[in-house]
Amino acid sequence: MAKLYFYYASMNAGKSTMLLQADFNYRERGMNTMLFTAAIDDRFAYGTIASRIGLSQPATPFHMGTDLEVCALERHGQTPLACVLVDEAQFLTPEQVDQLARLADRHRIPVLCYGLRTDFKGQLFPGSARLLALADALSEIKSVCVCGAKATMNLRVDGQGKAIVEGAQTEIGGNDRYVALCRRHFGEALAGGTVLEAPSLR
Ligand SMILES: Nc1ncnc2c1ncn2[C@@H]1O[C@H](COP(=O)(O)OP(=O)(O)O)[C@@H](O)[C@H]1O
Ligand SMILES: Cc1cn([C@H]2C[C@H](O)[C@@H](COP(=O)(O)O)O2)c(=O)[nH]c1=O
Ligand SMILES: [Zn+2]
Repeated sequence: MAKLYFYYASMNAGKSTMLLQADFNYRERGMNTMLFTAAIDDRFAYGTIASRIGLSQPATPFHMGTDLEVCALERHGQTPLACVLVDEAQFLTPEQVDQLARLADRHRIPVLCYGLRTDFKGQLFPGSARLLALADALSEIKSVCVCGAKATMNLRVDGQGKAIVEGAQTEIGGNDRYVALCRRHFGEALAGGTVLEAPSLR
């Protein structure tokens, strides 16, 4: 029985790294995989999944109108797929999550999704909400706040590191635009407090 998996975390937690490790494990054993990533998130390059630690792989970009079930089945018809892996899963529409669930249920292809749960306001992304509702397995990838507590929230900041509390849910960016924090420090930052300074590794 194939399953739908949702690996969720704050930003900069290792989600893309873990996706690329899982993909490698299948491919080094001669099994075919299909990778998807959000077309909108082209921080590294369009149609590429890249980790901050330097790993990367080509991936099929998905837009809001992409039918992931049809895409995957076309590839499956050419080279039988052992697994489908989706990065930036927070950008899936709920309907696309249903398409992925059908891949597992009707076509017995395991689907592994990696993404954020919540946005810069602490609100669920619609695709993430659907994954939390439907996934057979939910796994949290841990990361830490500057205070050492588990980081679960994602603060959007401006060029001076000041919290941004209003804006569009989707705004592509990396460590320059977002800071992963524990709930306490996220709440303090949104309330106007300063963000604790993290020792820079750069
Ligand atoms: N030079 C490095 N050596 C080891 N780990 C690193 C290095 N640079 C970044 N990382 C770690 O890699 C993780 C980010 O990986 P990434 O897959 O890009 O995360 P995500 O996809 O969740 O944003 C972070 O936990 C970060 O601490
Ligand atoms: C919190 C938040 C994030 N995003 C964007 C910013 C990045 O492009 C991705 C997540 O990147 P990751 O390094 O793979 O975790 O999501 C956004 O658009 N809106 C938000 O509120
Ligand atoms: Zn904290």
